[in-house]
Amino acid sequence: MPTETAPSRPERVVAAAATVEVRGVRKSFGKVDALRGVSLEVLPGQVYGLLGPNGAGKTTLLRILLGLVRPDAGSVSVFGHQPGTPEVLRQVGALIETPAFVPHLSGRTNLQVLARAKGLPDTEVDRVLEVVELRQRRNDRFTGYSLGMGQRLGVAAALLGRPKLLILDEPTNGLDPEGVASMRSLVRSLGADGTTVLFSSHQLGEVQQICDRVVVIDRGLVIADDTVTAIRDQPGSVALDLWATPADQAGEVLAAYAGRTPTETGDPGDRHWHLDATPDDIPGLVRALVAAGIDIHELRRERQTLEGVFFALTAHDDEPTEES
Ligand SMILES: Nc1ncnc2c1ncn2[C@@H]1O[C@H](COP(=O)(O)OP(=O)(O)OP(=O)(O)O)[C@@H](O)[C@H]1O
Repeated sequence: MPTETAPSRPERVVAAAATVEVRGVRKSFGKVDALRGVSLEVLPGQVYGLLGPNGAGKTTLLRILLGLVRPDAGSVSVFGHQPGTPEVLRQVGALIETPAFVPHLSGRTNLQVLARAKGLPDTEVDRVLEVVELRQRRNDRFTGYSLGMGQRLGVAAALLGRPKLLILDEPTNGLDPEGVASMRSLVRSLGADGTTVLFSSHQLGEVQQICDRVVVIDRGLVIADDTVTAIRDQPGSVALDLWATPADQAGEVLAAYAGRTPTETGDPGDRHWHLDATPDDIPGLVRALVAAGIDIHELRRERQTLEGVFFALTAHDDEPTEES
């Protein structure tokens, strides 16, 4: 997986300005190694997606960043300080798992209780209710809120005091498509306003649409850390189908160029070649075919979704089969 930094973000700037810096973090719970040496950096203003299958270690990492869990090894800094210290907590808002609110109180009153505990005025409550688009329903009892509204109220609570860093653990979990879309536009607008957002998700389509950068974590290890585009464009991320004549010779050119044998596919009357490649392979492949005097009748490319790449990255050979 390429880990190159985008040209607009030179490495030395990354190192100097990271909002969150995690280096070699390990954490075990008894015999379970939840994190096995995780390193990552979150830059100011980025919307950063933390992806991984169940049990990958995402929540553990977020809890460590909030100072709720202590790592066994490695170092963590948030705004240049130890997690959980007052300097950090002042600048961080978080929604970890299902938010706890008093059911018979209104959304607004629930937030007022939290705001007053932080010494914040009621105007701040009204501001965050506006941000999460709950102003119209602010006086309804929490018990009457939908799951999506409850999650948005949780984000509103996390936004009290204008934190510079927002940490959200699976904010779209359990939401219907409308709730997911609403949470997506909320996270996107927060990112556009300059808030740094780190959120974990199983909703890969959502991550694809709103994140600047994605970390894929699996079995306690980071297996990819890059922009969404770079992760999607890794080897094998586009499927090519080529109709060309003479077909045998076209297959030989493809094999020579790609360094692996393409798959012959289709009915006898519709014979063509299939090859997994990267988008950057395509111009060179076409040039090689033309230089060899091959007639190209059709070349189709299908780009993998982030979801497809994610499953390819996190597939395990030792996973139990249905028979086992
Ligand atoms: N307090 C704990 N005690 C014991 N084991 C724990 C504890 N917290 C996490 N684990 C274990 O550590 C591993 C990582 O869990 P974690 O909750 O961080 O994963 P996750 O990626 O957030 O998963 P999910 O998407 O299912 O929430 C799992 O095997 C989990 O059972």
